[in-house]
Amino acid sequence: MASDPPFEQSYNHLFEALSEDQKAKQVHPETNSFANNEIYELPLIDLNRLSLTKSDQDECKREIADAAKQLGFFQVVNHGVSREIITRLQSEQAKLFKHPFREKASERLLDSSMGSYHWGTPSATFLMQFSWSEAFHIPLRENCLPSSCYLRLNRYPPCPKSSKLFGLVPHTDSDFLTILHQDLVGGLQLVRDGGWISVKPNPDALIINIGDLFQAWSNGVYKSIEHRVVTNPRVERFSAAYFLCPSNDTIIHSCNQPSVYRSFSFEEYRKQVQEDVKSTGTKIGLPRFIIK
Ligand SMILES: C=C1C[C@]23C[C@@]1(O)CC[C@H]2[C@@]12CC[C@H](O)[C@@](C)(C(=O)O1)[C@H]2[C@@H]3C(=O)O
Ligand SMILES: O=C(O)CCC(=O)C(=O)O
Ligand SMILES: [Fe+2]
Repeated sequence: MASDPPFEQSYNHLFEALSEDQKAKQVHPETNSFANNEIYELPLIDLNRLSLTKSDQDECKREIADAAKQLGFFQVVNHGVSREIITRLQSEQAKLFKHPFREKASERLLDSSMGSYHWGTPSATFLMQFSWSEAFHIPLRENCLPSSCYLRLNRYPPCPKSSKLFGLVPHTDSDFLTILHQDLVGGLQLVRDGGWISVKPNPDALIINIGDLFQAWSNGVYKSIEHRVVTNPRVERFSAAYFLCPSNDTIIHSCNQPSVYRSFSFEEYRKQVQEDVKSTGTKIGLPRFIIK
């Protein structure tokens, strides 16, 4: 049965290459998987301590800063978003993605002021640049003027094709920071000590990761770490990511000297990322802005 979205039909040129490659190398789809990594529990930070004594607050802040410097990722509990809200978001998200592909891809389901629909990777020229997923970007400008924050609702359909495909290709986030909730399926991986580790899901926690703008702003102290999502052959997966972004004209300066990165506006940064993705299939990101 064809997948929804119709990845194989629309990206036929990429998938033909996969079957040829598998034939040539006699690779079974389940071998060489990305999924057999160490399962790692992110540093867990109880935000409740921010409302306790000064020493509790200081300890909590220190833990956040340490995790942001070393790993670029941590998870928080007692964050103030109730279980009920998260469950409602998950059920609305599942309902939205259940619409047939032709409705999701048409302008009618969400008009453009309410968000945009993305699926696969139009710029991919080979399979390693392809993401087996679909997403809605919901702008949150009304509530967060004048920023360009948005919510990205991700769905990763089961991928019977090959465990060598990504649900979402390796990338860093282009924002200040991202707040992510993932369901229990698992599949998020990040780079630690030069290798990939899998993040253990915790339904009560929100995952926070440092984005590129925070890394530039902190002059490289807080780390925007490369992460990816691996596919699952049988189970669909959902996640929701909130991207904390400034207004387009905000200039990002390093907080001290000598600065590693030249100053740039958020608009310039986003345009450069999009241009690179379009022309090379891959995001280059901050290395483009290093002062030589
Ligand atoms: C193909 C790509 C688009 C993207 C950068 C990437 O190389 C891989 C991930 C994509 C993503 C996902 C989260 C954010 O929406 C985003 C802005 C980011 O930082 O990484 C997008 C990138 C994009 O749409 O330009
Ligand atoms: O689905 C996930 O766990 C991660 C999603 C992500 O990295 C993104 O949307 O930028
Ligand atoms: Fe991301």
